[in-house]
Amino acid sequence: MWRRRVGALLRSPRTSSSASSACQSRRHHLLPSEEPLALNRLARLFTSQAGSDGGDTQKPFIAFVLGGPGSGKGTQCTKIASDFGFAHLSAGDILRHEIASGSEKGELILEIIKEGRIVPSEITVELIRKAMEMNNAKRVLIDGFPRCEENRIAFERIVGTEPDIVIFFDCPEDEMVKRLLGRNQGRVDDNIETIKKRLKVFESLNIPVVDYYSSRGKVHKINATGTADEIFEAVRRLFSSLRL
Ligand SMILES: Nc1ncnc2c1ncn2[C@@H]1O[C@H](COP(=O)(O)OP(=O)(O)OP(=O)(O)O)[C@@H](O)[C@H]1O
Ligand SMILES: O=c1ccn([C@@H]2O[C@H](COP(=O)(O)O)[C@@H](O)[C@H]2O)c(=O)[nH]1
Ligand SMILES: [Mg+2]
Repeated sequence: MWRRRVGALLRSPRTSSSASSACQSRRHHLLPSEEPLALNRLARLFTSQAGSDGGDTQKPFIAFVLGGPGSGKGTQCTKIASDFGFAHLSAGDILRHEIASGSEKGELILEIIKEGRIVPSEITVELIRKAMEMNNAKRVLIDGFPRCEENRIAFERIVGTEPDIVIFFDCPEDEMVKRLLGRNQGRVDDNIETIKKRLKVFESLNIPVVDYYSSRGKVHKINATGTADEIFEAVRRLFSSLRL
């Protein structure tokens, strides 16, 4: 079984000491009173999952897709999904969907996104895990996650696997800012104040994740300047070379 069993989940420390300071102040993590509830809920989900498939589920091929805000992750993922048969799970879209649901969790997420900060790992990983379970795809793109080392560690612990590859879209800041200001999709974070914060968070917290996976030989860096079609040519070459 590729997913880690719930026993391991409950035995593991919530975060390593390096992870606890990695994302940001603990102030915005789950309130202490909410944590046992979150773990219990996860425990139930894992138990029922193990029962439903006899524990033989094949591990999907997972690609994390990283890059700065506006580097073109979503644009390229749409093309990869259509040409290479991947499910496209955008962490940002999943969080925005939770906001749209009107849940209490959604209110917290909205405040964090407006400030360009990172949503607590417990929330994001659980939403991604559920989306993966519902999708049950053999090839999955996880777009815009993990955002920080704590996210990465939480994913590997809770979902129980590492990505097979990590795609990193490398784009200059001025180009990213220009694209975001021109996106025009009504996103609450597409304004210059929040964009500046997102760029800082990207440099300080997301780049270390890229560095970590580089040290494990998993990162494929793509030059994200040029037209979307030009960039996709490099992406196509990469995906065509993979043993999927
Ligand atoms: N190569 C490109 N050249 C010019 N504009 C682009 C290019 N790729 C994407 N765009 C446009 O730039 C904007 C941002 O692209 P996209 O949403 O794909 O980025 P992203 O990395 O997913 O951003 P975010 O992290 O904010 O979700 C969109 O309006 C998109 O149409
Ligand atoms: O794993 C994640 C992904 C996203 N966020 C928050 O959402 C916004 C927007 O994300 P996009 O990927 O750019 O759509 C991001 O700035 C974060 O505030 C997150 O916390 N964790
Ligand atoms: Mg996006």
